[in-house]
Amino acid sequence: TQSTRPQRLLGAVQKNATRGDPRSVVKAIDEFCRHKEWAMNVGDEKGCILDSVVSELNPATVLELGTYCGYSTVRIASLLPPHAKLITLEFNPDYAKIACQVIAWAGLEDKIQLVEGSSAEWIPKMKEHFGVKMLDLVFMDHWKDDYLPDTKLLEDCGLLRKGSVLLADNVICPGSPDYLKYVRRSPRYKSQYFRSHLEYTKAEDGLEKSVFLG
Ligand SMILES: O=C(NCCO)c1cc(-c2ccc(F)cc2)cc(O)c1O
Ligand SMILES: [Mg+2]
Repeated sequence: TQSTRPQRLLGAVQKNATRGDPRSVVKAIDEFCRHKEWAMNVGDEKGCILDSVVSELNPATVLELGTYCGYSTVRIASLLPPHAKLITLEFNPDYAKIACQVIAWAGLEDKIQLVEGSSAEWIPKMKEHFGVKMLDLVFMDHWKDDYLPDTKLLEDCGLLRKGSVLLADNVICPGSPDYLKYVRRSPRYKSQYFRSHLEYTKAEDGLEKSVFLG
């Protein structure tokens, strides 16, 4: 039977990356996607912007919406302080199965909680189920139409505090125009656009960083 692209991406990690070395996992995926098969990871260019936001924030609790194969999950978790936690939600079971193995190859299982299910179902359960008090950083990289409703859900569930950061991928390509309008207009956010390119291409894309003002 035919393998899927995520399965081939995992194969490239297991072949070319060193177990327990997150940076080599990131590098192996970027090489695979640049030279073999494009895949929708945040990628190396936007990944550097993600790294700088994470490093500057030094978050204790991170929520990632949209795990895919775990590329950004590994990238973020490799920068977290010792007791920090990253919860990542993935709706697609096939993606979740691959991401779990990529995370294991990187040796980051202790920092990452991978949950298979919808953001609409799990965001309201963050506090009771994961003992999350507040979120320091939310990396949004799931279905682009869900960025806005999920942002409102995060607000309504009291998961954002003064200074919490929302970092959204793909605000240009594929785009999330309603989300962009909302965070840029709202007096409750200080928003900033980091211009970049769609992963592994020359097309414009970027990350929007929005600080919740409380
Ligand atoms: O849908 C996306 N993510 C949620 C599903 O897991 C996604 C899509 C694209 C993309 C695809 C097709 C194209 F032609 C251009 C962009 C890129 C991304 O970074 C993404 O995160
Ligand atoms: Mg993306």
